[in-house]
Amino acid sequence: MTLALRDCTFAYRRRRPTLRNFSYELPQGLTILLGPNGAGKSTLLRLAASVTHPQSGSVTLDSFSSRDKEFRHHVAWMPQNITPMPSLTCREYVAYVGWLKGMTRSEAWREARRALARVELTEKSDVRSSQLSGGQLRRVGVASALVHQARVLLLDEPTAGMDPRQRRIFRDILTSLTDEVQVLLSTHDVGDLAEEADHVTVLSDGKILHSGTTPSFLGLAPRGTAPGRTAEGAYMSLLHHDG
Ligand SMILES: Nc1ncnc2c1ncn2[C@@H]1O[C@H](COP(=O)(O)OP(=O)(O)OP(=O)(O)O)[C@@H](O)[C@H]1O
Repeated sequence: MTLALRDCTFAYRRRRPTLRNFSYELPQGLTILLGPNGAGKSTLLRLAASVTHPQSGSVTLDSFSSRDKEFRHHVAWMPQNITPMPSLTCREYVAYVGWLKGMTRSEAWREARRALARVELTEKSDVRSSQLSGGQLRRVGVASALVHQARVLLLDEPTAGMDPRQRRIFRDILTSLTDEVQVLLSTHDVGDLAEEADHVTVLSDGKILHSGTTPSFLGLAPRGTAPGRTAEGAYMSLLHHDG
């Protein structure tokens, strides 16, 4: 399936447009979305998720417009901050999201178990979501995205604040998912996921500075960049050339 933004202009109320005549086609596999604070990453993810709509232009998934109900069945979004629902266990939480997405109660309950297994949280199924760590709660967020078998996952800074072990688990989960789903993930950890990603998109001031395969991105690092700092070198070089 192809998720595409075409000629989109979007402005928050009474502000200059955050995105202007913006076009983007999400590549297959895992794409990481980089960019400085305020670049427009969350705005792009929100438009792609149909959480909000552009004032002009279109957002489509194959033949579905982001204004169609079906669109949301195929596209899942995880915001930067996930609010736990204190009275619900993890399985209830994930099943509830499935039910909101139109599944029957029994289907949602069954699929919640499968989705929690995918994010390696089976043992937390009966634990209240309010008792999880921030990293575990984000994995519940991913399970909620997987419960209705979305084809596209849009994740806004899912690894922020995770310790190295949680981050490792999360990276492994993501790479295991990309056979079935396309993932677009925003992050400030430039080096963290670059090597696992298939594609890298860099946004600055609402414009795409670079979008291409990971090797093409890493190839932008200046000569002599220290080993292990290639992704950071490539990113800094792009921003430097942008002024
Ligand atoms: N609700 C809002 N109302 C008004 N302006 C907003 C709102 N949300 C974002 N903006 C503005 O839109 C621009 C893009 O913000 P956005 O959150 O998309 O950037 P970002 O790349 O995700 O930033 P960060 O890395 O800090 O999360 C910024 O100038 C921001 O101030």
